[in-house]
Amino acid sequence: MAPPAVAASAFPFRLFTAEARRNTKSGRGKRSAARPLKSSPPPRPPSSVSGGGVAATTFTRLPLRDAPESVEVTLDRFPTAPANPGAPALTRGSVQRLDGEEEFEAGLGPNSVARIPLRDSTDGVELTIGQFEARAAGRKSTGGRGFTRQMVERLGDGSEGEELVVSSLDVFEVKRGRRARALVPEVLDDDDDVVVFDPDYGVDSDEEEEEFEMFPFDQRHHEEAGAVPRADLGEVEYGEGEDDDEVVVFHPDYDEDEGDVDDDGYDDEEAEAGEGEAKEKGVPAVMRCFDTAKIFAKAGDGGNGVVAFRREKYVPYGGPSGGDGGRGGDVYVQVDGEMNSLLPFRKSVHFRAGRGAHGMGQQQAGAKGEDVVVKVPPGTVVRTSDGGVELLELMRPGQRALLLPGGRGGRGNAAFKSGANKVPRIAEKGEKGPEMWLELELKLVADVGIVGAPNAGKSTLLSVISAAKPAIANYPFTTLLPNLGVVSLDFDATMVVADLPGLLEGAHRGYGLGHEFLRHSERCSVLVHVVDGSAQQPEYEFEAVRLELELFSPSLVDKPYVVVFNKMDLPEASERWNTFREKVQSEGIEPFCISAINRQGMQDVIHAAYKLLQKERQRMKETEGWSGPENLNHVSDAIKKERRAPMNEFEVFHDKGTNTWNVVGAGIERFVQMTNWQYSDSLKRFQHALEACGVNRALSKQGVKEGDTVIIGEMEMVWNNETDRARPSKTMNTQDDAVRWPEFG
Ligand SMILES: Nc1nc2c(ncn2[C@@H]2O[C@H](COP(=O)(O)OP(=O)(O)OP(=O)(O)O)[C@@H](O)[C@H]2O)c(=O)[nH]1
Ligand SMILES: [Mg+2]
Repeated sequence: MAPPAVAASAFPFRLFTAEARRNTKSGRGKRSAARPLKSSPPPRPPSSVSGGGVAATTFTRLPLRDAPESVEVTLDRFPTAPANPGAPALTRGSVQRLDGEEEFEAGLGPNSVARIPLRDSTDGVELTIGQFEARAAGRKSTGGRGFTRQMVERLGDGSEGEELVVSSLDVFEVKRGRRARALVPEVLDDDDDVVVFDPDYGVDSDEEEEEFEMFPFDQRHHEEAGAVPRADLGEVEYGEGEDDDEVVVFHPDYDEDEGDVDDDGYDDEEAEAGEGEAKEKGVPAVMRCFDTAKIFAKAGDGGNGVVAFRREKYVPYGGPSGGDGGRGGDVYVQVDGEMNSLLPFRKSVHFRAGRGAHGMGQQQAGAKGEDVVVKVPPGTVVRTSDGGVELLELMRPGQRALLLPGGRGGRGNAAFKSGANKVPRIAEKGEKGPEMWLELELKLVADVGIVGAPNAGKSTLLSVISAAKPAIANYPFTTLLPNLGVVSLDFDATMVVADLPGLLEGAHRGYGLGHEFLRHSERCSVLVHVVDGSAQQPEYEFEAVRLELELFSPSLVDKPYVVVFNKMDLPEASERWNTFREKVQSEGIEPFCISAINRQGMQDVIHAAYKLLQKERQRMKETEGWSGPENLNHVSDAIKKERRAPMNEFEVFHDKGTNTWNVVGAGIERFVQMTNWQYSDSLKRFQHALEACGVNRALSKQGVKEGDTVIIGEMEMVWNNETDRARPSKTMNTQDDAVRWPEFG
């Protein structure tokens, strides 16, 4: 594949060139000729900094909606092998839609690819695509290692107008934990300098100049280390939520000796920090999605009100007749007893209620937008994605919570009729529906949890006491997902039993699979602890698992439990039984011995567990009385309350540097959002409102000057002293391009 033409850069440092190609229908191999992206702006000229440093951050925007299949973009260039120094190699990325989910693929060389599901990364993904080394003049040792990093991020919520921003950044890591910006010349010559500065120092401050250091770039080093781009899993960071990360990074040409960052101790810190994460990454995706999910919910926007006047024969001056917009649809969360995992949320992530219909003439109001119901299994906890505030705990089938209320419909001009204004040319826009990212976590609702070391026979036990058919095999970690079974002792005496994945030493720190599922056992009222009687030292195994439970959560060890010594049919087990029993008895516990495989000793275990469960249920009933009737709609209540915030409750923030005034307040911002500038009377009403709620007064008092910018919500205005009020500027910043701003003044 011939490298596409790269626009020559006027800047003395590396700039990546943005370009895109459309995929042909016949697949990714064949591509049509290079075609610049329609709406990609030219790379931003970097801002100059005193001392010769330049911030080398460039952007390209890739509007995904323009790309029905795939867009390929050149992300970066890096100098290649000594044979052809200076000839740029290309790092290419391609953005494509896979099964309706957008993914970003960043090529790290001819054969390597990192695949990042963007829907999971709200904040962006940082990817290291190249590295280089540099050393200070006259010094033998290298000054440090530089990385070329790229940031791929998504703008907006991913629905309409989704865009990816790819920015490129050369980072120079001076010392452990400290980062500096490095500026690498476009084509490196022997005497080229890599400029390094510390971004912690303010760009405009005086101190910054002192922090500049010049590192003559060592070409040889660069060729050895820098020309080989490499992907390092540890370098891939997600903005939020680690549960769903799915990163496939491979580099077939990658040579251990050449690129091992860790062996020089340079990256030790990162390696240590990444250890726990690496463990989690080993867990198959299906398991991570089983009990956690991240979704986006948005209530419907209200429909717009309209301006209309009655036109009837024989009625010369018909009054205003524009109807109100309909309310936006609501978002509900409802417990569906049939569901038992969060797996369906792997496929569907976005839940949007319908928008209210716009009002019509003849005082007809628009229809309400369609509601959307997010169905979750019993035992689901709903949290906000940022900050993890717990919003809801949904335990029983049928429970239903109104989570996000739809936006109110805008009023039509019929509603603005008054004695003073009989022909109102004004109507409101619908109120925007609230939206948020949510984290769901499933906690199993089982009465009894079977715990124990891997291979102890937990699944076997569940299979013989219930109708459940869990996988059973003679190797550890057969059970990856908890299995549920219903055990009936009698007609009306049943209990739900969960067989949990095996616990290993260190489970509480994430070893094995334990960490993923230990939290499920928190919901169980009673635990059945199965010990492998044929283990070398059953007592030791028993203690180790107890300790893990305690380390994870002290509430787990406090739960009533039954100890079961399994595999009594095996001679080595029956030999060890007496020792085990004595040891456990000395701690005041009476263990049971069973052979799950031969169904021996089952009844005693079931009855003992059930007796403990009944006691627990009784205890819970007694304490439950205190909690009173639950209100599941408190989230939407809080949102509604915030919406009713009075307009005169606002704060003013002043940015001296840009002469910008920010007026922040839920009431006034909502008013701005609902103002429909298409109608001539809206401006008057808006000015009036600013006066009445004290915004103008507050700004004047704090010293607003002619020409200053005033921002309220999505609206940007220029302060005008003559009339002593703010008025919309012509470069107003709203998301609605269709609106023509009134010219006045
Ligand atoms: N001899 C004998 N073997 C048993 C008994 N119970 C289970 N086993 C065997 O032990 C092995 C592990 O059984 P599982 O039920 O899969 O064990 P587990 O505790 O669920 O294991 P993980 O899911 O991996 O944690 C299987 O080969 C079973 O056949 C028993 O009572 N006697
Ligand atoms: Mg099992």
